[in-house]
Amino acid sequence: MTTTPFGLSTVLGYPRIGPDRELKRALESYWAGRIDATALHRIGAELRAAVWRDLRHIGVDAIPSNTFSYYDHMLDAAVAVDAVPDRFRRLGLDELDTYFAMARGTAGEPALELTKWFGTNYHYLVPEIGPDTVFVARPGKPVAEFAESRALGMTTRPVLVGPATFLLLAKAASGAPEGFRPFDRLDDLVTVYAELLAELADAGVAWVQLDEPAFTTDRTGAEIDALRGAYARLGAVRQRPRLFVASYFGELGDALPALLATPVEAVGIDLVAGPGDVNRLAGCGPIPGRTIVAGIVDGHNIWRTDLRAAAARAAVLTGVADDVVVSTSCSLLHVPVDLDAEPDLDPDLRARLAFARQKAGEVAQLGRALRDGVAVLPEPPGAAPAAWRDERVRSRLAELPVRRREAYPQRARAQQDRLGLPPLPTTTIGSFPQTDQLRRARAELRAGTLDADGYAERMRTEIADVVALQERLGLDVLVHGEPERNDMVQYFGEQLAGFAATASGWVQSYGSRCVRPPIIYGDVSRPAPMTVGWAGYAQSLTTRPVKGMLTGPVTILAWSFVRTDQPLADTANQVALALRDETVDLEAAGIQIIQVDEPALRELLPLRRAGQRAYLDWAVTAFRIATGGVADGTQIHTHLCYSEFGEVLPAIDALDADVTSIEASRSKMEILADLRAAGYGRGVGPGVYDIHSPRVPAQHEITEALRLAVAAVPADRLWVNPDCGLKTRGYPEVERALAGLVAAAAEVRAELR
Ligand SMILES: CN1c2c(nc(N)[nH]c2=O)NC[C@@H]1CNc1ccc(C(=O)N[C@@H](CCC(=O)N[C@@H](CCC(=O)N[C@@H](CCC(=O)O)C(=O)O)C(=O)O)C(=O)O)cc1
Ligand SMILES: N[C@@H](CCS)C(=O)O
Ligand SMILES: [Zn+2]
Repeated sequence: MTTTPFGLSTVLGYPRIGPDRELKRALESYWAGRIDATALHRIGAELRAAVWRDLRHIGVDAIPSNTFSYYDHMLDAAVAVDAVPDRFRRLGLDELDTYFAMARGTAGEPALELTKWFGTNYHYLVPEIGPDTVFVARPGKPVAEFAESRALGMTTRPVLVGPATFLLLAKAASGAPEGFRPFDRLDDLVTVYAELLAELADAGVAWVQLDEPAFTTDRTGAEIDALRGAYARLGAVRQRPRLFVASYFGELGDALPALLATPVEAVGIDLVAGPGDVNRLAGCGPIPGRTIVAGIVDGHNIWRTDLRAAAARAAVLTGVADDVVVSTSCSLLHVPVDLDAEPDLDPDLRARLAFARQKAGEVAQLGRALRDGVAVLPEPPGAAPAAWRDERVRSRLAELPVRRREAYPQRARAQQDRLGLPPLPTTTIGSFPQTDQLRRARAELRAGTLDADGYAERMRTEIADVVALQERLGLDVLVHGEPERNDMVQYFGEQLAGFAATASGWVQSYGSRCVRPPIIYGDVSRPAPMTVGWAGYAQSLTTRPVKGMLTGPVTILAWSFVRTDQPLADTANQVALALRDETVDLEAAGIQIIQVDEPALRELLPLRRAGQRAYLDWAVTAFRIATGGVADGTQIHTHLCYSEFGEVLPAIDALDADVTSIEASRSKMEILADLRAAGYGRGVGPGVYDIHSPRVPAQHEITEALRLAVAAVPADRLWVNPDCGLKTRGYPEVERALAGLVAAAAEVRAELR
């Protein structure tokens, strides 16, 4: 083993999309057949080289590699241990296309499942592991990227998902026996990781980073013992690089002493999300010969670090460990690439921001300051400008009458008297396909080649088409189709005071897909109605009810960068108050049903149980503030998707929405029994088909799903809708799927008599 020192500063990972989303364009060109694999690999190599050079130039001295990915780092980890399910091997594709088949599926083979990476808005592909999965070391990618960096004169530190986290995040392959857990295979996997380490050492790697963030969530004693056992074995590998086990998104807790009981040379702790690990570490006594990688620059938010305060926090650790390295709290994957691309941001705000490049600069400065003294560190920005505070919003919230709406039975009667809907009313979740023409119109508006009136006219034409289509299909409750929305959060962020929008602050969501999260920097209010014009226009075209469509306060927070100078709950309530104003205006404009989407309700749930209750309380309060201003005869819907909602069912009930539409088709309606068991007794719209796939469901499949639903929920409370919005689908498939949905509803309605 080498004795190369770690270095003064590092980042745990870096955005891989490129400063101008070059990776997105390259991937989509490759998938469309416009470029070949050689061109894609060339662009990948250029992006990696640019990141390494940039980090070196900025002064980060321990530079990671293998943080680049053509799709996802969990998928890369699966490939590195050859955990490729047979159904993909059988396709007979080459290595790259097998990789993309796992990521995206093929005409006949569904992709691996995509799910949330801890509490972030990044999604990883879920490896499928069975008792018979044969693990084989395939170190090609990390070794090749290490060699690339070496050719550029840098000795980088390859990063891999650690074996314990890999298995804890994997799912049992179909056909695995009842009770089998991928984690049962830890011993086998560690054997292969030992081989990977030996191969990396052979290639000249001095340090390797193994990420074990799963241990910042609640884990059993047995799992922590298994972690200790795994790293004891990896530590005993004779020919290996030095081991850096990184954790992030919270405290390691009992896993920290467990790791320190193994021969790993460095442990990373997240001082931003898990500051308690500092005391725990101090309690472990002196740890000679170990490196502590202190994550003191927030990798999950965009605020500039108070470098003096951060240095003081890191300095505490210098009394405990021989070697303290300054780092980001997690990978910088979760923040945009470069603040320098945002010259138009308000200077007062800009002065308080740091994106990935700037955060890399912060760790470099802090690393040097830890060695040379803190005198060189700049002062933090002063207090926020007074104009960012809005006393009116604060007093309105303080005085908000906690007027409870009537209980559900009375509300339901009032609503049914108004709406007169048939049993099993049919509807959609809000968005219709976002066509190239719509996106182009927005691009033209931004470029100034289309004026605001011209843009509005194009949106009205689209809305009229969408309304006419829904009438033709025979849907009962219509939507305007959300053509004007670039994104369900960004759209609101661009209109609310207290929010800033970036010009190119893209963050990877999954694969080639990115989002541009707005920044909540001040008190929030709504200068003008945000959706009323579009919804009101749609309603003017039809006698059927048009459902107004808003994004809820929790989801707006989850998918924005949020101020940290006040509790999240306070910011959520301010957003909720602005949404409440919007609901009241929608109601006044004749909208009788308003849907407030909360797909991220589960996402913000704290990773450890200790903080979950308080979170759910404020999340529910914010939703109720947002929806409590309308009359009892106005029907409030909510919509939930993208997550397993098992842990938050009581909170879903507490939202007190009149109707909850929820993703259900993939779990065969099982959510309905769970909701009932949690006491939920109001309207429910279980998704009857999966919108994530272009496959058009056969009518009988929807009918069967509906029959399952009718068996679980009284028919007078049941709604019929897809699993989620239709924005990612194309019109031909949407028309056929919705025609099937309406026909299936009619069929099951007839069976009720
Ligand atoms: C539902 N999901 C969402 C999450 N977070 C959000 N903030 N929003 C969400 O909807 N998290 C969980 C999931 C994640 N799922 C997705 C799904 C799809 C995307 C996606 O497709 N993103 C788009 C970008 C969307 C957008 O902002 N569109 C803009 C156009 C931006 C653009 O690229 N314009 C081009 C020019 C276009 C042209 O000329 O035609 C340009 O500027 O170069 C818009 O509609 O105006 C993506 O392409 O990645 C994300 C998350
Ligand atoms: N109303 C939104 C919800 C997505 S979760 C849509 O239909 O796209
Ligand atoms: Zn949805």
